[in-house]
Amino acid sequence: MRAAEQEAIAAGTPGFTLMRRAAAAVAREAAAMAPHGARVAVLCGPGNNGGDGFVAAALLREAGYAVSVHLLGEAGRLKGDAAEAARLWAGPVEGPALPPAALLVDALFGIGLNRAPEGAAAAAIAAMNAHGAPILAVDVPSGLDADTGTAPGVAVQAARTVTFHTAKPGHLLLPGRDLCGALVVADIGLPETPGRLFRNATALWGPHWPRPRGHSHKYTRGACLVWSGPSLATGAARLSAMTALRAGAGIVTLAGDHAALTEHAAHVTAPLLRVAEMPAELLADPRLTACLIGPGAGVNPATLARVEQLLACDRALVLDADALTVLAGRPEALRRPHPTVLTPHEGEFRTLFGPLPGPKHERALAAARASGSVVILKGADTVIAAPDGRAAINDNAPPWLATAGSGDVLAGLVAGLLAQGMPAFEAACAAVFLHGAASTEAGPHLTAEDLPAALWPVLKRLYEAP
Ligand SMILES: NC(=O)C1=CN([C@@H]2O[C@H](COP(=O)(O)OP(=O)(O)OC[C@H]3O[C@@H](n4cnc5c(N)ncnc54)[C@H](O)[C@@H]3O)[C@@H](O)[C@H]2O)[C@@H](O)CC1
Ligand SMILES: [K+]
Repeated sequence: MRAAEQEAIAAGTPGFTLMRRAAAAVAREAAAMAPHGARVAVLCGPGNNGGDGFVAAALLREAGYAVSVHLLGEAGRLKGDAAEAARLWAGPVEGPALPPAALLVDALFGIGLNRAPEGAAAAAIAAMNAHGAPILAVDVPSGLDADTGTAPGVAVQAARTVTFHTAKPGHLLLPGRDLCGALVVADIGLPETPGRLFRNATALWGPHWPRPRGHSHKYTRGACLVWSGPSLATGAARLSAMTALRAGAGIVTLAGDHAALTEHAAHVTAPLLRVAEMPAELLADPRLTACLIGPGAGVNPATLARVEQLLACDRALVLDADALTVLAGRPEALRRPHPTVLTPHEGEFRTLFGPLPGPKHERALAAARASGSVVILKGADTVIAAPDGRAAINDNAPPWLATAGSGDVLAGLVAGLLAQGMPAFEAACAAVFLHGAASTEAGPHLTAEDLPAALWPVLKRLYEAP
């Protein structure tokens, strides 16, 4: 963000012009939240976030709102664009005590927060939260660290947050995402700067989406092997296999012992069933393009031996659940010259990689580098990280996706896309995004078994997009 701002200023757009554009977006959102003419209290801080507040206050007053401006600190100490912004505000500048109002605008701290709010700053944040009126946060809810999604102390609980140019990690990672309320990203005319950190969206992976051609047959669409858990632990692999088919893999094979396959045979029709003791028995088939092991596998030496055999093969590979746990503390064992995607939740992640420092996207990136693999670090704010330094934060998963078996569906989705030749990072991002979209499609009270069906309309819509 700072780089984009510098580039715009160097190219001739004054910083104050950017501030005016930002403030116009704030005023627009405020007008959408408060009835015309209502009382709006704007709380400004000592930096440019406060500057946005002053300009927005002036715009709102022009538009007919009854605006009061409250400053934390002294007006005489404002500098640069913030001082110029304060001069635009012709009305009185009051202290931080808040009057009754229909809307509060939080312009205390933005991306310049550099420590936990204390004293008067902490009191001002607490007073906003206790006020009762909805809060519109300017750029970031004050007290939230935009880089990490964490709050070092007290933070504003906003109803809506309007940020500029692009969402920052703190808007997408929890608990930051919850503190923001509804997130609005306003364009302020900054140039696109090349970045390595993304908000997960169709544009990130859409260009790599595998589309079957007229002459495709089932093997050219990719063949996927899903290793099954044993008898009475087969449901997870079945969810994965059905999802891999739905993702577009031309053919999906469930493999495992005879008792396990007998259970599968009672449930599924489209997947092939192959009795095998070890994956190597099936890897001779050159048509096989991707493998998945882990769901229901069991934490035991047999699983470890199968995982090691699959790691040694030249197919794309997804390791989930128990297949990750059997490699506890050995991320280097995952290095291989073929696409590999890991799908740990926080517990499996810690078991495999140990305790890593930093915000979620940085931990996922460190793990991706250590393992040479694409890492999907799951949670309500899933992060996808690649060994080449790219990372994406996903924010489209509704809370009802937290249900037994949803991870098996995700693993199958990744495997199905890898089987079709999609590159690993893009396949992982697509799978996480579509998983979230499918659970939104299915709605509250979904079960994991609903997801492959709910994916169908979501996937069909992908083909309708221009
Ligand atoms: N970067 C950009 O391209 C643009 C930035 N704009 C605004 O400018 C903001 C960034 O401005 P600044 O860099 O001036 O930073 P902020 O205004 O976010 O905060 C910096 C000020 O707050 C003080 N401060 C930080 N943490 C504190 C704490 N815990 N307790 C007490 N004081 C604390 C600092 O000493 C400094 O005076 C953005 O969030 C955005 O609202 C917009 O005007 C549009 C363009
Ligand atoms: K703010």
